[in-house]
Amino acid sequence: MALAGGVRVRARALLRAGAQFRGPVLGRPEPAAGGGDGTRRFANLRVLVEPDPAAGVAVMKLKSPPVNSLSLEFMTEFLISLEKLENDKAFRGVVITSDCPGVFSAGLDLTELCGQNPAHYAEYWKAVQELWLRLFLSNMVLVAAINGVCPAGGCLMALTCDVRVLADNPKFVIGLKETQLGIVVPFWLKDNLVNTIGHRASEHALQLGLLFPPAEALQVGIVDQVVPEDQLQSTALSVMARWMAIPDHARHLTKAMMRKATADSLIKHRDADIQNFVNFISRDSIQKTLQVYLQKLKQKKG
Ligand SMILES: CC/C=C\CCC/C=C/C(=O)SCCNC(=O)CCNC(=O)[C@H](O)C(C)(C)COP(=O)(O)OP(=O)(O)OC[C@H]1O[C@@H](n2cnc3c(N)ncnc32)[C@H](O)[C@@H]1OP(=O)(O)O
Repeated sequence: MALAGGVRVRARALLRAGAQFRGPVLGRPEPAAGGGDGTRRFANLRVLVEPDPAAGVAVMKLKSPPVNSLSLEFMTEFLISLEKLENDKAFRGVVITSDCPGVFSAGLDLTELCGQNPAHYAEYWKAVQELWLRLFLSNMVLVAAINGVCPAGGCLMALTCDVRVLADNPKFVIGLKETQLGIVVPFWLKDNLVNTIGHRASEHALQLGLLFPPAEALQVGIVDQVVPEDQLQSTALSVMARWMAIPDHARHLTKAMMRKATADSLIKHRDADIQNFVNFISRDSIQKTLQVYLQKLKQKKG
């Protein structure tokens, strides 16, 4: 699946503006490069990709400090990196993790949701949809190595993965807390959660806006494994090795078959979903709630 129009235009603009790729572009055979360590490491500004072509695996590290919030720029850069890996036959699996200590991703970037105009909200939501679709429908095996707090849009990214491994730290909560902010998750994210933890558990999790600490996250099934923090990366790679042992074609056709109906329901109603988001987020009451919340976050330190 190619990047959707708006996101592609933005991706091109970003590339023209000089998103910095250190090392070769994946998909073009070039000599080993990177930090002089013989790897084909490359990065744009906000995503660091550490490829291991011999294993067929790349580690994507989210590095948009302070909290990996899903700004338009971050999502665009993430999608460019993902597409490069997707188009390179050397890569069959990706581990997604964070380079920001203690935070996997803080979710949607609240500054993109406050005080902007409807055209901006529409562009933003299209990029969120695209991020979810591209991850959810990826042919590659995706393993989330969750090494920090993972609320809302962070959880959205993790839920698209085939496997979620969470580091065992009581601060590292995961879930869809949207109702706590007075907002409603989109139907396709609700479906993604229902597919993962079942209908009844989703009703509770979504209505209460629950953020699960590790033991509860494992119990409800929103993550597949909880491991000591220092074993997260090695566990994610050994989980990956198990999935890579399955013939690729059969595995990814099976994945597509399992996910098609959920993805199609968004693809068929994409424009309506954007319009619905724009109407909702533009409401005065929602704007006020989000602004107060953002201010509280900013005042937290003071
Ligand atoms: C209408 C919508 C419809 C559907 C929604 C679809 C589903 C998705 C929804 C969302 O994702 S909404 C966003 C939900 N996310 C959150 O509520 C998380 C908010 N952040 C936090 O709780 C904490 O920041 C933290 C992630 C636990 C990290 O805490 P820490 O103490 O490490 O950092 P601090 O709080 O000091 O934040 C640093 C810095 O970052 C700014 N920040 C934090 N989160 C966001 C964010 N989501 N968007 C934009 N900016 C964010 C925070 O204000 C601080 O800024 P400052 O340095 O300028 O003070």
